[in-house]
Amino acid sequence: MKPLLIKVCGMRDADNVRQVEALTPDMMGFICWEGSRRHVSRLPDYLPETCRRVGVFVNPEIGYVQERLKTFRLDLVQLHGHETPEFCRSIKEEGLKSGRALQIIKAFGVALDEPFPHTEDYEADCDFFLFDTRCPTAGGSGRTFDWDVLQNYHGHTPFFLSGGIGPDSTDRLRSFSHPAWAGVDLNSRFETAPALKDVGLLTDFIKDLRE
Ligand SMILES: O=C(O)c1ccccc1N[C@@H]1O[C@H](COP(=O)(O)O)[C@@H](O)[C@H]1O
Repeated sequence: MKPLLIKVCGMRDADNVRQVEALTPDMMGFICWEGSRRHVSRLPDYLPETCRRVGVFVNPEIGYVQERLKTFRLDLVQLHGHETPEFCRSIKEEGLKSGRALQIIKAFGVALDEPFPHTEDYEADCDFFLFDTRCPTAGGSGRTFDWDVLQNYHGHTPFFLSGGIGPDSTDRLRSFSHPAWAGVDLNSRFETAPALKDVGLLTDFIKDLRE
């Protein structure tokens, strides 16, 4: 099995970015949505160089994505709203226009009382899916969902497990398995304040996960 990808999301503070980068995550996420307490309203004084930069958007205007692609030098765009497959494709094309092989992560909110999300139409235009707990805030709820429902996912697009993953999740992660499982997304449960990550907690967790 390939090593799990580790994405640390909801970064904003330049010093904190440097500290988290030293833990060698594969990706770091910046929330580009005003509705979030982790919203990054201006370019941080430092952007990570040794991991891939992800911009997280919710139903964005294409012009806003274009601007953030350039200023944040994004490698991936994560979409948490009701974006269509066509929209995902158009974002990817924007990346190509600016000479970047931009990858797309389409997030789907999972709720036990609703049918499993229809992912098939997105397979062709997305590089990753991300399964998160459905919540009114579009993401960052700190709540987990029952990962057993992912046995309903029979697609081939690799996915991130997301939603409320915290320092106490290592045993559950060890017992989870799925052929398309590619990575984990770490966010609010590793924070001391919105958008400020607890480096000690992340250090222990990442070490445990990689062992
Ligand atoms: O973190 C946010 O505030 C946020 C807001 C809007 C969309 C996505 C957001 N974050 C993403 O939410 C998931 C789960 O986070 P958590 O572990 O439950 O806090 C994660 O994928 C973040 O990328």
